[in-house]
Amino acid sequence: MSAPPRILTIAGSDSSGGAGIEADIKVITAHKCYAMTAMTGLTAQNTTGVVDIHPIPAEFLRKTLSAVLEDVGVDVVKTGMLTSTESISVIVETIKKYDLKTIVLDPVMISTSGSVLLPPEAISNLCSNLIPLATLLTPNIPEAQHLLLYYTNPGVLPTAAFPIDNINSMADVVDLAKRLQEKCSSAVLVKGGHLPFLSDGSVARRQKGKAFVMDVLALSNGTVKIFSSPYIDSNNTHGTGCSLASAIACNIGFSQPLPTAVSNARDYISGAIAASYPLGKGSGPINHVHNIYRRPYSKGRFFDYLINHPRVAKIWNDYVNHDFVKKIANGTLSTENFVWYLKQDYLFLIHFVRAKALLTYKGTTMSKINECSTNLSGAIRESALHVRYCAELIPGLTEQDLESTPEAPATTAYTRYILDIGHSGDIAALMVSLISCSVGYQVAAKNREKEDSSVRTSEGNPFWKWIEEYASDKYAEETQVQRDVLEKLAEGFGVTQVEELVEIFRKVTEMERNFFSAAVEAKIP
Ligand SMILES: Cc1ncc(COP(=O)(O)O)c(N)n1
Repeated sequence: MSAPPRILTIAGSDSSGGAGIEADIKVITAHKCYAMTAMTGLTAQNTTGVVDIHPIPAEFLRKTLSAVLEDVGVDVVKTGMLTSTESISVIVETIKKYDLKTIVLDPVMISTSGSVLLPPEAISNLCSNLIPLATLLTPNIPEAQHLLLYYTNPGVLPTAAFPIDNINSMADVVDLAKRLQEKCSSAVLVKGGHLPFLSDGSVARRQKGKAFVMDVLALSNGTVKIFSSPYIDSNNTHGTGCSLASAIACNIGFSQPLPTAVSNARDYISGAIAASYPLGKGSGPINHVHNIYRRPYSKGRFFDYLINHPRVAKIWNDYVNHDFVKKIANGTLSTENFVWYLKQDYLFLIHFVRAKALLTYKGTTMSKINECSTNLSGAIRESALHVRYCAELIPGLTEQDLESTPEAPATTAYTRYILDIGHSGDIAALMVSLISCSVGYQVAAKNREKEDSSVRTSEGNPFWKWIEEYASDKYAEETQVQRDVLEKLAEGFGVTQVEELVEIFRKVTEMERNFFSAAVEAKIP
């Protein structure tokens, strides 16, 4: 088993377990990453407030950081409560010494319960030396305003949480994020949890009818992404900021692009608030581990869960936007390579259809057999199309010629894997091993139809028919049947089973991508 992403949280301990280091370890573990800690301070704290803070001496923090970095190493750093200006200096020196590149910085200043967690005199060190090293800064609206004030007016030290009365619209939040981003150079995510909006887009403040929460991500290339989600009315929001930053750090550790990492982390947090339970007399904790004992997707969203999974998303994206398909769509693929692909895909389809026949066999009710056989006939129709195609491109080529083509290693590996799953796994495993191909082709063709529609058959692109076939309504109907059957099955999956299915889906998607790569790279004598 290979090591998961290594996440180091540099933060304070929260004795009540909802925020700080305790929350971070739970979130990181629930994301299946490896959690390490460097404590900046201990808090005597519960859901009603912080009783006292016991700072850890900065020199001890230095030793903790070196101990971890000299041995285990770190993929992503997340910082939370930093306690003192000396701690910040130690962190800055450590980041430079060990050349740490990926840092999610949650600028914790004041707890939800109103306690000062970073002394005002440390803000200058934070802004001048640590924030410029961060990949992403995740302030809430008051923190963003504090920081912006420092950058525009370094002499003024804020002493209390800002009233956020001066934010009157979504445009004001976007403006705040953009202005802070310009000052501090790292990407900035301004979190709008403190200021939900009504459905007409006006600020809700204390009124009832809070409809949605908006977060704004301002990237260092000047673009802005807005995320919005339904407002969840809950008292259990203690530690939400710490947990969001940790979840983003994990998602980055899985190589997700920043906007995807943020979007997935927001979904995780919404789920954690929704699944929280009453604890303590004040603002209770979110449910940090909701995703490990509940099915991590809602009804009808299993396929979406698969393609957005941290271990899958990049591979899926490479596959459905592969150069091979782009070259088919713009007509720049050589005929030789297209024929190479058609021949190999024909061989692939033989085994693919065999696997679908096995799927039909595994259907133990008449209606399942019927559904499975519908897509069996679809796959047979698809292979007939390959024969016609090949004959058009190489006059005289017969089905026997196709069948006697030697199998390329990418074809053998892929078909062998699917048949193995078919023989050893259950109906769900086999369906998952087949669906990346079916739906992936549809998404890939649709993507190109949208973007590259200028070069069509009529303009001399002999491959455009391939795009048309897989972007057609008929093909969409067939894939929809498969998706519906899978979604129905997914309502009964166990949590461990889901993990196994993700791994199967990841593997077949990788093989599909490699198959396309082999088709582009094939050197035909
Ligand atoms: C150790 C520690 N770190 C961070 C927070 C902020 O979390 P919140 O704003 O939810 O109180 C906290 N209360 N305690």
